[in-house]
Amino acid sequence: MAKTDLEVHDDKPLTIAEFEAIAKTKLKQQVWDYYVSGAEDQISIQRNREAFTRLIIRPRVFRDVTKIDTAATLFGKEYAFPVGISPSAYQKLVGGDGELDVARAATGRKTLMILSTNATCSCEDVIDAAGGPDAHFWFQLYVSQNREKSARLIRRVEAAGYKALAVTVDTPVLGNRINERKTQLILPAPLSLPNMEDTDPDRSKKPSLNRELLQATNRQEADRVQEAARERGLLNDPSLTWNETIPWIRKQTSTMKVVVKGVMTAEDALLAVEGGADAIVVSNHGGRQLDGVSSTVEALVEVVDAVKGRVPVLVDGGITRGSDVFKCLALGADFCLVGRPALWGLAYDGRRGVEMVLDILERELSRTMALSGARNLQEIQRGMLGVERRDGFGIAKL
Ligand SMILES: Cc1cc2nc3c(=O)[nH]c(=O)nc-3n(C[C@H](O)[C@H](O)[C@H](O)COP(=O)(O)O)c2cc1C
Ligand SMILES: CC(C)CC(=O)C(=O)O
Repeated sequence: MAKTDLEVHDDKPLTIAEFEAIAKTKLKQQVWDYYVSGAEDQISIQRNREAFTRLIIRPRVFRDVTKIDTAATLFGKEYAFPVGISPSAYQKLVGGDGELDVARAATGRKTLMILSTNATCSCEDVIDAAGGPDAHFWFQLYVSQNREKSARLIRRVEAAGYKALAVTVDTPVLGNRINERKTQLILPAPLSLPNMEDTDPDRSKKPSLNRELLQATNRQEADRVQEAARERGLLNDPSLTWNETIPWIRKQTSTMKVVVKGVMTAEDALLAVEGGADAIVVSNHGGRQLDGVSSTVEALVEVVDAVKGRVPVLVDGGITRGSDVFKCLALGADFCLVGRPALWGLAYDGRRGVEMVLDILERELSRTMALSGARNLQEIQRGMLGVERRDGFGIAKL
């Protein structure tokens, strides 16, 4: 049907929710299920989103907001705005060149990308796509039961030019993902995981041992899979501890910062700082690990208060609006990350789609800042937020 003069909107998605709706129509059911799902009853996924709606912005006005500066610095590197991309596995399943397109988009928009251990592109190719080590990307590390293998991977990503290791601490075993158990994810043949050493030539035809373990319906089966995996060093090591693991990782690298991803309590945040972590990512793994935990913005408050500025605090989970980013920063986060929104952009149109998603978040954040009277990130203060009073009427300041 021909467009009328009044129809100026050219059907480009304008919100992250619209990108998600389009991704749902483009992705195969099994892939969609894998990306969108969380664990068990998906309460924490829902909570991640709902918590943002409970936070109410208290805007300041008449503050000369002609110029809005969204620049954010992490480990001495300035990024154009405080929204980077969380690590997520198997991005070639989503579309385009997978991780390469995400890397190009992150560099194009001058922001941070964290590459998953379970990437479908090699860590070297991703840095090349990003234009070299100036990109200041981080690598997400799952520590394997075979430490020599993890040590080799750390040396490899350091040589490739990654600036930090984001060690995921919330996945000693996989969460109970019902969708994945019903429709198992098997990486189709040409795809592989080039950052993981696996000697099994038929690997791509089988579910991963992580996933076989998830399928085990009784203890004997689980023990059998665990034993097979231990021999090949293919599972995340469930024996990691604060005392042992960070010092061990530190010994393997002389240049990379060590970031812990997946902290949800003040207690663990303190252990992370005392144990020498260089930054913390407050994350519940997008609700895919332990269901029933709080939203990440709720956890952010206690983590920020415990850390007291000693190391940067990042947060991810349920961020789909620039105003969500504003709320995280007001609560004291230094930087935000998005997981699924980047994947919806990738499904929409490869690199361009991811850039569009980042642009939406940047524009929405800038506009929220202007409308709230914050000219730069330092001016976004906790006092700009409130919550609805439960014991009366009005807004309680945070
Ligand atoms: C499909 C998918 C795969 C993921 N894979 C990884 C991974 O390999 N390593 C990791 O640390 N986190 C992984 N995550 C968690 C993300 O890094 C991030 O914490 C989460 O997606 C943030 O929530 P959001 O998707 O609501 O933005 C994955 C998340 C999704 C949705
Ligand atoms: C291979 C998986 C452990 C990747 C992951 O973290 C996830 O699916 O959430």
